[in-house]
Amino acid sequence: MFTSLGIPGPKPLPFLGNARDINKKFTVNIRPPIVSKGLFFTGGSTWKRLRRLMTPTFTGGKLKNMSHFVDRCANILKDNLQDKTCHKEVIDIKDVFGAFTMDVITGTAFGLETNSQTQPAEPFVQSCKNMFYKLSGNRSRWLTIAGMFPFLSPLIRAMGKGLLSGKESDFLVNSVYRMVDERRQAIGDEKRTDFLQLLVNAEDTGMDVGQKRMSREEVAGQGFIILIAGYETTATTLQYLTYNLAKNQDVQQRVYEELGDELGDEDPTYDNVGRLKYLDNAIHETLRLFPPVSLITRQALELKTIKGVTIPAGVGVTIPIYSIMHDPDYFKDPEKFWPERFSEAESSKLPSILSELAFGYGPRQCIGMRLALLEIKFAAVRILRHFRFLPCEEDTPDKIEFVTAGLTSPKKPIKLRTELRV
Ligand code: HEM
Repeated sequence: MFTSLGIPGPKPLPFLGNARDINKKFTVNIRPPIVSKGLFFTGGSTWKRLRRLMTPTFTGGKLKNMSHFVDRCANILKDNLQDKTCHKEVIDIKDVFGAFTMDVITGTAFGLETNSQTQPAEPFVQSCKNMFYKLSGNRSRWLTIAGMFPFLSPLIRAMGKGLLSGKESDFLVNSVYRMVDERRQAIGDEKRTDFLQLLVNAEDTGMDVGQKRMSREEVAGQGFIILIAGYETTATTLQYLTYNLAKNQDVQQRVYEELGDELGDEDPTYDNVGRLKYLDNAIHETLRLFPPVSLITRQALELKTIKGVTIPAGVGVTIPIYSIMHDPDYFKDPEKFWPERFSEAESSKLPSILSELAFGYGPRQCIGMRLALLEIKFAAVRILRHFRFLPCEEDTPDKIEFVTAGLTSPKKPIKLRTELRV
């Protein structure tokens, strides 16, 4: 980030400690204000209560209920790619996967069928797209700066630098509130399986229960944060997965053969995708090479000494996921795409914290990790059975340049070609 701003910046002080000892606290003013009610942006006892309320909505059983819907979206993705393959199109893969993850997240979060893969002009889809376009640019830089240097937060707040603003975010906020109000009319409805209804139904059973259910604003905040956290990250992973496979045809062939050996013609299910070990390794290797969130931040709430490094209270601590995942001390030949690193034999040699660091670490680790992996696997099964991804010269660069804003979005769209497998 500093290099892109043209200033040298501080020298990183590397150490490995226990991220549980340092808490997370955001003090930056986020717009629209309901976003600041979202789990990601809360701290202390508020975060504890919200996390306790949200955790049961992400269990295996709940995800299983959602998996049929995810598969329906993955099938539309396949049809979409089929069309592009027949027309020999050069494919902007982020666009294609973005539409898929948008459909999954709006369906699983709000029970909406936005059909962004088939109807990209739908107003909810358009507003989300515009909002994310802004989010992957300069705006998230202010959040990254606030996370790294908490003492700058009041200044950033005073400058009025929020996260999202404009008519698209107003439209989305109103839409989310409208949906929350409808759901609150139906508290206890067990038939609806989307996150919004699960959150409205959720009752806190913790020791220090004050408020049993989430307030209207809190439910809306979680809906919004699920939308923000679940769309871009998962689409980015699918983008880089197919990029890696296009560049490494031997790996793509192995993934394809595993699909045939393990699943044959079976539809993907919550249970059977667990048999696809090599695909799982390829996904984890993709998340290592291109972690969608390149750094996470914490703040020392009290004076801490970890492995000889003293961190005064209030100091921001940055966990540079991207740099750690490319550190040759942990990963031999770190720029190489080598899924075998995450095989049982090889991964046992790695510190366990590194296997899923792309999703963060400790109690604040990504709550949507299992949904994201499920989505990626369903999409992979549906498309890799039918298509071979291929590079297309200048639009599939060997080295990718990123927009430096805490997310590993490429500066230029990555494009691939596909051909039908016979
Ligand atoms: C490949 C996809 C994804 C990646 C790489 C990813 C990554 C992350 C990371 C790095 C964090 C911060 C963890 C920390 O500070 O230790 C996080 C938090 C979070 N993620 Fe994800 N995420 C993904 C998908 C999702 C999905 C699909 C959802 C929702 C359905 C989601 C919801 C959240 C939420 C709510 C938090 C805040 C957790 C808390 O603060 O307690 N994420 N994610």
